[in-house]
Amino acid sequence: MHVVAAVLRDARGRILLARRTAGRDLAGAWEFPGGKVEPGESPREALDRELHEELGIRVLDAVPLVAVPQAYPDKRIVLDVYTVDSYDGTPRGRERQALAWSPLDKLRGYPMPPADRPVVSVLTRPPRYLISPESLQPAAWLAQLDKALAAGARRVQLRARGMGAQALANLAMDARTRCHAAGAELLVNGEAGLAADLGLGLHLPARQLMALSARPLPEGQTVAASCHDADELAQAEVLGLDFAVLGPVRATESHPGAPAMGWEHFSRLREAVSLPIYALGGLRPADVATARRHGGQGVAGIRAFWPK
Ligand SMILES: Nc1nc2c([nH]c(=O)n2[C@H]2C[C@H](O)[C@@H](COP(=O)(O)OP(=O)(O)OP(=O)(O)O)O2)c(=O)[nH]1
Ligand SMILES: [Mg+2]
Repeated sequence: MHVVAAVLRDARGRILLARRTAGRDLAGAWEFPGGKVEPGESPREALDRELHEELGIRVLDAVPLVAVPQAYPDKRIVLDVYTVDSYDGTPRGRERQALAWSPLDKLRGYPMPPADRPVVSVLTRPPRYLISPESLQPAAWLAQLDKALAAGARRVQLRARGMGAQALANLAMDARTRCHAAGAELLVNGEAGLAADLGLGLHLPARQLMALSARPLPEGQTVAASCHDADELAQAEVLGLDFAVLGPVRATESHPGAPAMGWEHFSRLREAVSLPIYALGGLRPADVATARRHGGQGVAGIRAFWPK
């Protein structure tokens, strides 16, 4: 089932939510206004029709944001979301549904269907996740980090296997200062104790993810994981992690011989969970749009993402 929905903003940047009325599936949940594409309609025609029927507005321009494949107990949908920045009229609930204008940072407070979680994440979290190469010396690494932050990186993973504990802690503290000054989030790979001590995010390698029985840090301190298959994604979702990285989508030099899953399989794995997922493996920073067409948050990467 193909469903189109809209992100509509008011002059203050708040986003319009509509409440699903009693007697329908997911009744009471808040959603982005929209509905099913009917036979013979294009997605854009369906969006125009739905927003006219439900809100009484006329869409002037709509840009694709993200298309989330999601499996529900009784059906599979693709929630195809458009940003509608230009429209005629004032939205009114024409089908007796309640409407609410939510500031971006309050969206998470509204109970929404599972397919909407990745959409809210796309609206509020960075499109790219920069994973550091392991081999650099600390001074060179920090210089590269400065460049990456200046170029707009807002989510960064420090991964330095084999570095001594004290050296890693020092590097993490320096990186934290720089990331926080830039408004960026820093996660350390595999070091839960260090993350807890320094108030950093934690990125779990798949092996650590599968060995855990509970979320290792409290809510509010980001925890992410590297996933490669349905079982690992399911575990990340059950533990209540904040996001996952899934790949390799394409063949990559860093993991020669690892079979590439391709975008279709990425989508297929994504639909069983609702946590936000970055695509990884042989991708470039410019692949964000492709990732989002397949339900991804965006793209993660090492070499192609780290400034030269
Ligand atoms: N419009 C919308 N539907 C969503 C969202 N998230 C989500 O899981 N869905 C699901 C709920 C429904 O199963 C399906 C949309 O179908 P619907 O029944 O609302 O479609 P419609 O507006 O054409 O309504 P109807 O006339 O058939 O009752 O997609 C969302 O944010 N917006
Ligand atoms: Mg609808």
